[in-house]
Amino acid sequence: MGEIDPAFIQEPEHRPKPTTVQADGIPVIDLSTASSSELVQQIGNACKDWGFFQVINHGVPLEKREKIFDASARFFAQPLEEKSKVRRDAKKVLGYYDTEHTKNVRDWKEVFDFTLQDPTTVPSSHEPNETGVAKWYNQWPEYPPELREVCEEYAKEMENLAFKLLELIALSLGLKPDRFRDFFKEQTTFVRLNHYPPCPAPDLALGVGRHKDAIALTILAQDDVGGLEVKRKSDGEWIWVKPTPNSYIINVGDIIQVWSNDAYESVEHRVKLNPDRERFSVPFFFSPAHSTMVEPLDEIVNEQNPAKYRPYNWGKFIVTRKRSNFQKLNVENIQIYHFKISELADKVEGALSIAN
Ligand SMILES: O=C(O)CCC(=O)C(=O)O
Ligand SMILES: [Fe+2]
Repeated sequence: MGEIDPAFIQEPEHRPKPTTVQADGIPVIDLSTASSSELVQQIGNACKDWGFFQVINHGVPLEKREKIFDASARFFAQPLEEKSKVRRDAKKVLGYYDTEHTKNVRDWKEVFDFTLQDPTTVPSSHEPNETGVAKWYNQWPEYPPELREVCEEYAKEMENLAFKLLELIALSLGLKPDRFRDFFKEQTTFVRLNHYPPCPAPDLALGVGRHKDAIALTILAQDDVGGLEVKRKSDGEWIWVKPTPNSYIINVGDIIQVWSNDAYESVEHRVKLNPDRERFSVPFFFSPAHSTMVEPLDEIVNEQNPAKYRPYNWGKFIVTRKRSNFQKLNVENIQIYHFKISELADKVEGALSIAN
């Protein structure tokens, strides 16, 4: 095995295993299923049991998918100098990036990010008391010339699929099908082109370290190389998600976990590397408007099921994350459990308010 920069090396307990566990279990759901009640039930079970599922017969034209993978490969095949012309920095937060860290270990990958809405409105500061807004603009490279159009068309297809899936998820939680719709009126959704070069030390590094997606819902297209591993809820085992041609992998993000008051949990996943083959993937991160206060839904909480989270502002959450990516803050990234209401915290808070 070759030598790699120590920045990429995972702690022993987080290194990938040489053997992969193939899942029979990750449900494959046919979206053309005639009976909608059956479909809703399948989706609800998949969200509960796995937090992940694959969809087939989803209605997204294969051509749109092929085009974005082709354009992505053409973009990443350029010299670093070219890609760096659309490099992301503290001010321009979208575009090309090759030094992302997950849990402070560098990921063996390069990415290109763009938002669905251009520009996207976000808070101008992470400070809770500042109410100003700012705009994020996409940065498009000169080459390949078709990249912009191909990406925009793909994102539109994904948005339609995302709304369809969200309706099914709402129904599976006993909610009105359009219950989530308004949160996405001014959405902060972004799409990422991922390129994982072959890695000389696939036993030490990861393409993306273990993490949960902070957004509402992810729709992922992966190529035939594979590498995505999902932490099985039943026993914590890392399960390889076998590439299924022209399927999309869906996972529940942290926001759905909070909305559903933990009925549907956001599940940890990571990307294992390949020593010989490069891999491409395209996640679509469906995210609400920056002004959204994320909290367990009224229809779901009651006396038996009290809210497990305090409300948090989505815009402040994302700018806090972006900020910590650029300034080496000596703290962990902001996470939903920071808003978790624990019995102990309740007691401490109660005691403090009495003391005050
Ligand atoms: O490339 C993949 O399969 C997954 C990437 C991922 O989990 C992410 O970018 O959040
Ligand atoms: Fe992810």
